[in-house]
Amino acid sequence: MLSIDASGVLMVDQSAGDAVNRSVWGEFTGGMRGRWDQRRAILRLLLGGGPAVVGSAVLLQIIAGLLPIGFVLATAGVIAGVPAAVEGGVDSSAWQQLRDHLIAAAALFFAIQLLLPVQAFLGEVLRRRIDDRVRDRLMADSFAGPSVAVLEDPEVLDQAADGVNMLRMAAWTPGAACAGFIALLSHYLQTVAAAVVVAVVYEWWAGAAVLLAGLVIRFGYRVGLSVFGRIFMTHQRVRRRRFYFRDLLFTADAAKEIRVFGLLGWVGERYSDAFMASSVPVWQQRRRIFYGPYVLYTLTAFVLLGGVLAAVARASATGVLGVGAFMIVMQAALSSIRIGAFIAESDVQTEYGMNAQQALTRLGELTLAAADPGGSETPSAELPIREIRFERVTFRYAPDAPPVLDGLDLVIPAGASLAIVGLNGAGKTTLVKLLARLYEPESGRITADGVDIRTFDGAAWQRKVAAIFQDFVHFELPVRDNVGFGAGGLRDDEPIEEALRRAGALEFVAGLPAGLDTPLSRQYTDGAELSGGQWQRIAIARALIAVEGGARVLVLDEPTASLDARAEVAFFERFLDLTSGATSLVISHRFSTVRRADRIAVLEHGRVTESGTHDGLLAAGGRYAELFMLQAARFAEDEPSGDDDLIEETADA
Ligand SMILES: Nc1ncnc2c1ncn2[C@@H]1O[C@H](COP(=O)(O)OP(=O)(O)OP(=O)(O)O)[C@@H](O)[C@H]1O
Repeated sequence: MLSIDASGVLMVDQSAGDAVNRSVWGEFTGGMRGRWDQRRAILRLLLGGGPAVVGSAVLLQIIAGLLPIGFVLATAGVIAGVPAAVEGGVDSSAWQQLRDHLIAAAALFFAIQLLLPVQAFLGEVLRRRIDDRVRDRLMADSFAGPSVAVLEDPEVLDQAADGVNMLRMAAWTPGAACAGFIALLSHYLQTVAAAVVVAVVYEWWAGAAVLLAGLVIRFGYRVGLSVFGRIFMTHQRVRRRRFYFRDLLFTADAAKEIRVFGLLGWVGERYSDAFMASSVPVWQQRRRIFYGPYVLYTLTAFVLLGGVLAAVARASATGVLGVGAFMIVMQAALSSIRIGAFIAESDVQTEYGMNAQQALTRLGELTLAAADPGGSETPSAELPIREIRFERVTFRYAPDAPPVLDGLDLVIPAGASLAIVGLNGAGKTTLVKLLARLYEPESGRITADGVDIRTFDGAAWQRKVAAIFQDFVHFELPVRDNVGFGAGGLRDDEPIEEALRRAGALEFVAGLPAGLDTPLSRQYTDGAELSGGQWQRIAIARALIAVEGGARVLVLDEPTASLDARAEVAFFERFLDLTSGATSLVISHRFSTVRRADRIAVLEHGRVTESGTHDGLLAAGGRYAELFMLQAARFAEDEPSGDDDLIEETADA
C-alpha cells in the first residue's frame, strides 16, 4: 500500500493490507448495516427537499419509467403491421393502424427526449436545496459552541475531508445522492414494466427470469461500487493532503512564494505523489472488487436471459408467438436488462454522496458533541468591573502534547491595560484564546469578577471580548465590512469613520477609489491592496468599534508589529484614550509598546514568572529587564539608520 508522510513524500505502508484479504462479499455484508443507515439518512434528507420539488421529480421519474415501454409496444406494432399495411394499400385500415403506431412511437420518442432535460433540471434543483440544508445544518453544528478545538483535530479533519471537499465543489454531495436515488426510480420502473410485458405477452416465468437477470447484474454492480466506495473512504487522510497541494497552486497567497522559491515543480510533484498515494491502493482493489464478481453475475444473467430468448425464438419459429408479440418480448427483455448497466445520473452520485453525507453528519455530531456552550447566564453589560483572573489554568492542545499553560495564575485588572511578554511559543496567544473561550482549560478556571466564565453563555461572553489576533482575517470585502464586523456587521458611515480615525486609518481610506466601499483586494474591480501596517490599522479599527458595540475586553495580539515606528508611537499616544474604560490586554514583542501598559506580565514555562509595572520590573532586574535591555541595545546599535523617536522611546525608560 502507498501512503504519504507529513511532508508529502510517497511512502510504502505495509499495514494497510487487511482489506485485500477480505472477500468482496464479506466486505459488503460487513458494511450492510451502515449502508441501511446511510439510506435512511438520505431518505430523511430527501423528505426535507420540499413536497413540490420532490413530488414533481418523482412524478417525472414515473412517467420516464413508463414511456419506454409504450415506445416498445408502439414500435412492435409498427413492425408487426408493415406486411398487412403493404398488402392492404394506403386506404386500408391496416395502413391507418400502421400510421397510428408510427405517430405514437414518434411522439413517445420525442416525449422521452423532452423529459431528459426537465429531469436533469429538477434533479439539480433538488440537489441544491438539499445541499443548502446540509450546509446550514453543518454551520449551525460547527458554531454551536464557542470552542474551535474540534475543528482543528486532525482525526476530525481527515474524516470530514471528502465530505467538505464534495460540498465545496458541489459534486457527489448528499443532495446529489438524493437526486440520484430519485433518478433510479425510472430505471427500476422500466425494468419491472418490461418484465410484466414479457410475462403478459409470453410466459410468467420468462417475465420473472428477465427481471431476475436485470436485478442480478444491478445488485452485483452495486455491491462492487459500495465496497469500492468504502475502501475509497479509508484513504481520506492522503486525499486531504492531495487537496491541499491542489488548492495551494490556486491560492493567491501562496503564488508569491511558489514563484520566488521556484516551487512549482516541487508542488506539482507532491501533488502527483499524493494523487498516486490516494489512488493506487484504490485502483489495486478495483480489479478484485469489480472483475471477478462481474464475470459471475454476468454469467448468471446471461444464462437467465439466454434461456428466455431461446424459448422466445422457438415460440416464434413454431408460430406460438406472432411477429408483433415476438418483437415486444425481445425488446422488453433486452430493455429490462439495461438496469444492470452503469447509470450515469445516479450510481456514483448515490454511492459517494452517501459517503459524503456520512462524513458531514459525523463532522456535525463531533462538533456538536464538543460544543459546550457553557452556562446560559448572560454576563452583565458592565462585566468585568474588578478583574479577570486566571486561576491555576493548565492547557494543552492535545492529550499527549506538553502543557502550553501549566498552572498559570494571572490577574487582568478591569479598566486598565496589561501587557504580556514572553518568548516565541511561550503561550501568549493561547492565553488569549482561552480568555475568548476558543478553547477550554484542562484544569483551573478563568473568572470575571469572581464568576467562572464557563457559566456564561459562550456566544454572549465572546461578544464581550474584542480580540484582534496576529493572523486576523483580511476579508476580501469593502472597508466598511472589514471594520463593521467588529460590531455585528454595523454599516453606518459615522461610527466606522470614527473608529478608522482613532486607529489612524481614516486618511488612507479616504484616498481609496471608493472610500469606505472599496473592496480590500486587488482581485476585484476598483479593489485596493493594503500594506501590512494599513491592514493592522483596519484591524485596530475593527476592535475599537467592537468596544463601541459593547465589548469590554480589548485584546490586541501584536497590534503594532506591522506599524512603522512613528505610527506605533502615535498609536500608543492615543492608546489609553482609545481604550478608556475598557480592560485591555496587549501582547507584543516591542518593548516600546509594552512599557506603556499599566502592568506587564512575563510568561515563561506556561506560567507568569514576573509581573509589575515597567519601572518595577526594570528595577527588579529579572527576565523582563534582561529582554528589555537586549532590545534597547539592539536599537542603539541600529541608531544611524533607525528611527530617532523610537530609540528615544525605548532607551529612555
Ligand atoms: N492550534 C494549535 N494546535 C496545536 N498547538 C498549537 C496551536 N497553537 C499554538 N500551538 C502551540 O502552542 C505553543 C504556544 O503557542 P502560542 O501561539 O500561544 O505562543 P506565543 O507565545 O503567542 O508565540 P509567538 O510569540 O510566537 O506569537 C506553541 O508551542 C505552539 O506550537
